[in-house]
Amino acid sequence: QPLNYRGGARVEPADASATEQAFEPATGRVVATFACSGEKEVNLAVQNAKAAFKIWSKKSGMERCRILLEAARIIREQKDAIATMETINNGKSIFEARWDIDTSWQCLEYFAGLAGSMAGEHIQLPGGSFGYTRREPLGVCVGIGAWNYPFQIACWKSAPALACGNAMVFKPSPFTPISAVLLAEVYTLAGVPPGLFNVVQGGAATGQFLCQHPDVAKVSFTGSVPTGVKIMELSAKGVKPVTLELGGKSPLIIFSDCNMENAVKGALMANFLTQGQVCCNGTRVFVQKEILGKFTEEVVKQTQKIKIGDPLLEDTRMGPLINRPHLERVLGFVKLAKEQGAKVLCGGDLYVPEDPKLKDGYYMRPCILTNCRDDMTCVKEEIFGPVMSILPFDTEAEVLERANNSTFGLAAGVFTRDIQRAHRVVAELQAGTCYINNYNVSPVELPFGGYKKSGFGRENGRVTIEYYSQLKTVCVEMGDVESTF
Ligand SMILES: NC(=O)C1=CN([C@@H]2O[C@H](COP(=O)(O)OP(=O)(O)OC[C@H]3O[C@@H](n4cnc5c(N)ncnc54)[C@H](O)[C@@H]3O)[C@@H](O)[C@H]2O)C=CC1
Ligand SMILES: NCCCC(=O)O
Repeated sequence: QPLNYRGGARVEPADASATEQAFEPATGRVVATFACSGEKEVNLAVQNAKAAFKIWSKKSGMERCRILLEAARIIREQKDAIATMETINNGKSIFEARWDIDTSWQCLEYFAGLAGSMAGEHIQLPGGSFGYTRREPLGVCVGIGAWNYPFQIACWKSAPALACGNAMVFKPSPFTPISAVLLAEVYTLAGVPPGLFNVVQGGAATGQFLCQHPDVAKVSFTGSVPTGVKIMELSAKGVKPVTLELGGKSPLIIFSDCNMENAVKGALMANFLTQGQVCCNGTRVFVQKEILGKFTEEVVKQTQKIKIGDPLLEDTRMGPLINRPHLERVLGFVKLAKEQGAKVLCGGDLYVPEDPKLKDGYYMRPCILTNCRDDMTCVKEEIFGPVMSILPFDTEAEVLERANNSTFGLAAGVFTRDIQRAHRVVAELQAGTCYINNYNVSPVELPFGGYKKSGFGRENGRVTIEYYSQLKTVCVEMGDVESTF
């Protein structure tokens, strides 16, 4: 079936700049061939969104709330089917894909709740005059997504956008074109006006048409830093606000007084979800020297137990990476780490499952590196794969300085039983999201986003309303005009 969605239905694009294939990472099989939308198709999608915006933006918050709640209910009902599709196209285990779908419908429910309570202020002025503010939608918003959380990213962008009364044109990554269209179908079933949520497929060229379009009011982007820079430049030309959710190289600090079992579990959560392809992963694992031996031994033991293989099987916990070039890039990081003096304690090599149908999949064993130094490439650069670097430290002051010595600032984590130290340390960490005694949980109630080169703007949490709306001030005179002239 066509993978573009416009005006409430799947459509073939009106024009195309190129053709792409999407793969099933588990087997290497082609699962979709599609045309990348050209300028004409992007125009049509934006025009459809503009028309739907006129209807949707006039609805009350409660009317929008009911439709978004219905969409959340449909996603819950279709959870297994959507998760299966996500696993086939992305490679993450079905176990994890179901979590992603849960955080997706929860996001719709959360913003549905906020839609009904969006309001301005009333401000009294001298002489009975007054002012008030209205929180108004922006218009047509564009969402551009990465491939690691295809459905969740589409929900994290569209739910607040729609709750605020906007329309959206969404472009998924060309590696994972499928599940955003399922979301579009859910919104239609729930009762949004046709054209409110559209999907255009394609890569950089399609993304550029969207960012440059004069009728687009805002761009929300999830992806790499270099692409984020380009999107900011393009949007700046039209003075469009942008939200940038970019990459990271986050620190996870493990103090010697931690609960060891939780710290080990936390380090695994911080590094190996979605085959390590998570922007906020805590890949620089700083361990206080007193517990370095015990922690390392335990984390290696648990990592070796991770079941790799067919991501559709219930007991698999690590599937394949997204594609062959990315797998080779990640293995290249491991090779370079060894050349620079790191020691591989486990994994870091290709994995070929026994099942013959999986022999062309993109699997590797999760890797733990030790003997790492802060100046090594594996410690400085985002690998976006299942590679953890262990770095010993002595003191709190020392580890804080080293943890903050990065151009990124997406997330950070601390494991300690000392409550005062935990809060003192997170107050000093230069990161948009900090975890104390856990890692990589994503409650939709909490804002998520970066410091430094990891981007700006937030997704989730109440604050996100401010990134998808604008404030109008109305000044009301109750007396006569006092003119200067
Ligand atoms: N902070 C966050 O929430 C997240 C950040 N990321 C980051 O994303 C990266 C991996 O994702 P990728 O998809 O490889 O990133 P990418 O930057 O290559 O692509 C992201 C999206 O941008 C589109 N795109 C590429 N060039 C464009 C251009 N010139 N104009 C408009 N759109 C363009 C792509 O087609 C894709 O849809 C990693 O660096 C990762 O850390 C990934 C997920 C979440
Ligand atoms: N659920 C985690 C979101 C982070 C990411 O999109 O990489």
